[in-house]
Amino acid sequence: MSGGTACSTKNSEKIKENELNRIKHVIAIMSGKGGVGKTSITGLMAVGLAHQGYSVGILDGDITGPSIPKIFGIKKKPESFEFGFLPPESLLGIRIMSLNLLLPKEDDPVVWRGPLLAGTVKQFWTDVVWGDLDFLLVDLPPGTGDVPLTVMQSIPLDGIIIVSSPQDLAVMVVKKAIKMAGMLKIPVLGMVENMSYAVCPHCGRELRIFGPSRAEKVASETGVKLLGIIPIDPEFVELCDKGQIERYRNYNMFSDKAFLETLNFSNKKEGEGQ
Ligand SMILES: Nc1ncnc2c1ncn2[C@@H]1O[C@H](COP(=O)(O)OP(=O)(O)OP(=O)(O)O)[C@@H](O)[C@H]1O
Repeated sequence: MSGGTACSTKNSEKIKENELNRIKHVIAIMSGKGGVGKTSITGLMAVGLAHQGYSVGILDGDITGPSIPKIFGIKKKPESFEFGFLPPESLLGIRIMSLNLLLPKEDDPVVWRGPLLAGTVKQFWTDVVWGDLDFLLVDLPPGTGDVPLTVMQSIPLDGIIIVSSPQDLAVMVVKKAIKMAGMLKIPVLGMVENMSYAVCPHCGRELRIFGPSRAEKVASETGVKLLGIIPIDPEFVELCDKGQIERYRNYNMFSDKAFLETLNFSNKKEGEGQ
């Protein structure tokens, strides 16, 4: 294999999904490094799609740092029955599965090695009864390690979306993720630059806290579509901390119908736009 170092893809067969599931599109959200807002963007995207009337699920693949239940304010444990686990639902009906929901206490740490982490993500695909979904979003842990590799190899993804901050949005980091996706033949649907700027509450000026935006440059150099640029917003942090991400209204390009057209893959609900 050229252009990078990856585990053998000999065992890259997709695993069988739960027979009760009918999931139309699976999108993984990836980042080069932690803390750039990958989980937040996954949450915002789910909320935006749910507002458009799509049925959405989030598979929290960030096993050692799971924060999806926290930002949605979900504490309810998944119920189990003979066919698997039933994911709890958010206020907007977004189905959520996270290891945090299965831990005795939400602040218990998960101190596991790679294969166990990867095995858990596989089980979230095979043993969770997602039911009928238009979109399943997979929040991956940062980087190009065991879990992203397992997800790309074993779950039939429609594509990945890369999240970055201006500081992190070095051409090299995004290129690494793009190369990994290319090696595993997964389309890169686009990228989002998060925490791009903050607006001064006094004069309204845009402050480039993490330096100048590099989004356009990286997009033109890599050929990956720039899906959006998102500012730093203290209200967003406050709502996420309160478990109320679904109440965030200020900036959600994902609620816009044009968002799915930008992704440019067959994404219409049955009977829509015909
Ligand atoms: N646009 C934004 N405005 C303000 N705060 C934000 C924004 N995006 C993310 N944050 C905050 O930044 C912190 C990190 O975000 P988040 O947990 O989504 O990052 P992450 O990339 O998923 O991190 P990791 O992968 O390391 O868990 C959180 O406190 C979140 O609320």
